[in-house]
Amino acid sequence: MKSSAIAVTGLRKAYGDKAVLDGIDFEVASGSVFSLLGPNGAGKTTTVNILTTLVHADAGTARVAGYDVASRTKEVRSVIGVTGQFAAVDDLLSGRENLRMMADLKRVRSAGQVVSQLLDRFDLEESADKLAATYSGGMRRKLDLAMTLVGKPRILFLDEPTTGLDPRSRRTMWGIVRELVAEGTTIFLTTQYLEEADQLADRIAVLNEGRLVAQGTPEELKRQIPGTHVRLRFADLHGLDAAARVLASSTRDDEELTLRVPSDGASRSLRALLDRLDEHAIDAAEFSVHTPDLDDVFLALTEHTTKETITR
Ligand SMILES: Nc1ncnc2c1ncn2[C@@H]1O[C@H](COP(=O)(O)OP(=O)(O)OP(=O)(O)O)[C@@H](O)[C@H]1O
Repeated sequence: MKSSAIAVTGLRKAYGDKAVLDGIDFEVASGSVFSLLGPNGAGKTTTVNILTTLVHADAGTARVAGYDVASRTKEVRSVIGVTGQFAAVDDLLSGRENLRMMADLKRVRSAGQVVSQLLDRFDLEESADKLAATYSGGMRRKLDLAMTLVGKPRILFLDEPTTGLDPRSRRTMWGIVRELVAEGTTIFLTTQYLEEADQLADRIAVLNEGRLVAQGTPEELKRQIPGTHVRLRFADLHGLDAAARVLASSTRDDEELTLRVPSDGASRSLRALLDRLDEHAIDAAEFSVHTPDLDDVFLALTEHTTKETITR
């Protein structure tokens, strides 16, 4: 098993009498992407702020790269990069100057070379000498992330890194995130886009009303909520009839010649289903497993809050 880049136990934080984090626990393996999801106001940014040493927790422990965030602030800061809602980009400097400033701040050796490499990697050379104020949203995000990468942090916190980006720029960002992970960087990602978490995250945790209401791989989360089913298509009505008799809890569609069978999608239950069909010498022309997407998972797990937010 990979070592933990981030380990959080019993973390609590209240503002006034409002418990924002009500005892949360999770671990993030080194070199993986962990995504924290939750409705607006769930406490995602508060969690990032605690892990990046900007805010103190009221109780519990959090370790980043093995360092306690409360007592080893300096060490934690030396191994992390933070990007997103608190953009560090200075509008009155060019892209190159912004990067150079960061390289000087972090006392990076061969700063000029590091800056050129980052401009090249993020496809920013053409606009490198224009003021950041003239950059599009996508270019700013890229510059922000490039600035975070100066000094090669091992653990990156990306707080809603693609908010407001068009689909192409979002995909470019995803590509960069994947490259960073392939190089061994650990990524802690908060996002409003469930598809983004689905695409990038090895593990996802869903925060709701101060607690983590679910954790797992995207596939595990999708399997947890009702709606996963197996779809069988038959060559003719005869096959459909026979299968419907054997699989009592299924729903049939005579026009499509399909049968929908509730299932958790796990290999054991799929095998049992196929065995039953075999026992009765029933052949399905098509067999597919349908899982709900992360939107379904999110809505199911945060139903109360989401409804409140919508009707507020
Ligand atoms: N400094 C603060 N003082 C008082 N309340 C705060 C403070 N910071 C955050 N909160 C409250 O804590 C709750 C969680 O906020 P947080 O920003 O962590 O949520 P979030 O999940 O990141 O939300 P969003 O998706 O909207 O960014 C909110 O109710 C917010 O109003």
